[in-house]
Amino acid sequence: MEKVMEVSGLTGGYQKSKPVLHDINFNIRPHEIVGLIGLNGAGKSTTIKHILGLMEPHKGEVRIQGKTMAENMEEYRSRMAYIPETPLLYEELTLWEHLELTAMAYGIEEKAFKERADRLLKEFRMEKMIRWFPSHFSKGMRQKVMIMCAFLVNPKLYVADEPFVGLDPLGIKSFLDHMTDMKEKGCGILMSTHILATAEKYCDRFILLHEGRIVVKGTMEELREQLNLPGADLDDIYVAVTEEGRHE
Ligand SMILES: Nc1ncnc2c1ncn2[C@@H]1O[C@H](COP(=O)(O)OP(=O)(O)OP(=O)(O)O)[C@@H](O)[C@H]1O
Repeated sequence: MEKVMEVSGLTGGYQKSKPVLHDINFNIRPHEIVGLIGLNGAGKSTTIKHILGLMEPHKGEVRIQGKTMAENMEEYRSRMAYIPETPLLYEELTLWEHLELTAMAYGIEEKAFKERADRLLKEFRMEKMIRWFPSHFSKGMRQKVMIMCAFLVNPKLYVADEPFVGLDPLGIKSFLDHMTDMKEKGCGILMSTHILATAEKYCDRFILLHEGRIVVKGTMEELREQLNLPGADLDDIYVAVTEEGRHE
């Protein structure tokens, strides 16, 4: 089956002599949300930085729709949108200008841009704030701007690092509704989170990282089977995995 993203044999980190990630292998197919789960320091953000092409693998590779970044950087980057853990906004640009800038960077046509932007502003209840500058936004509003910019791009792959941080319950719901919508349209989504109950409800598969290694991966049913924990929820599985320090 076609893969949106493929991470193979990825070993990487911040210093060649001290890898943080060890032989990471997983993929994301169309129509699925994959949860990247692990304790603080497990390696989730480092994995994401490698996927974004901000770090170079010591070994292994990442392919998005079959292409590595080395093969075509522009294509590689344009096929994915990233929702960071900490919103990064331009203090001198309004909300609307942030959306416009994203549309320009990704070459989105005027008509599609207006349609998508209007829908997103409505859904995230930000219509009244289009002329506001980031200094007037709350933390959650800043996060919503990042989320709207990502959805505006309409890529094949979404990568979200702790997307719920700072969002109110309605914001979380809008985000999850949109993710589900994109998944139904055939996108693949990788989402790192500590909110396990939500992950369990929305993700189709899970990757559990511990100390830079994948400990288990699969659907809830596969995780239960592999760990011999019938009836376990994601919390139980997470605790079992981190306590035992089992390795793939
Ligand atoms: N800029 C950096 N330079 C050197 N080491 C780093 C850097 N950032 C993270 N690390 C190390 O890499 C390892 C993995 O960190 P990473 O940020 O990927 O974890 P995480 O799973 O995203 O954690 P959290 O849930 O806290 O966000 C940790 O041991 C951390 O100390």
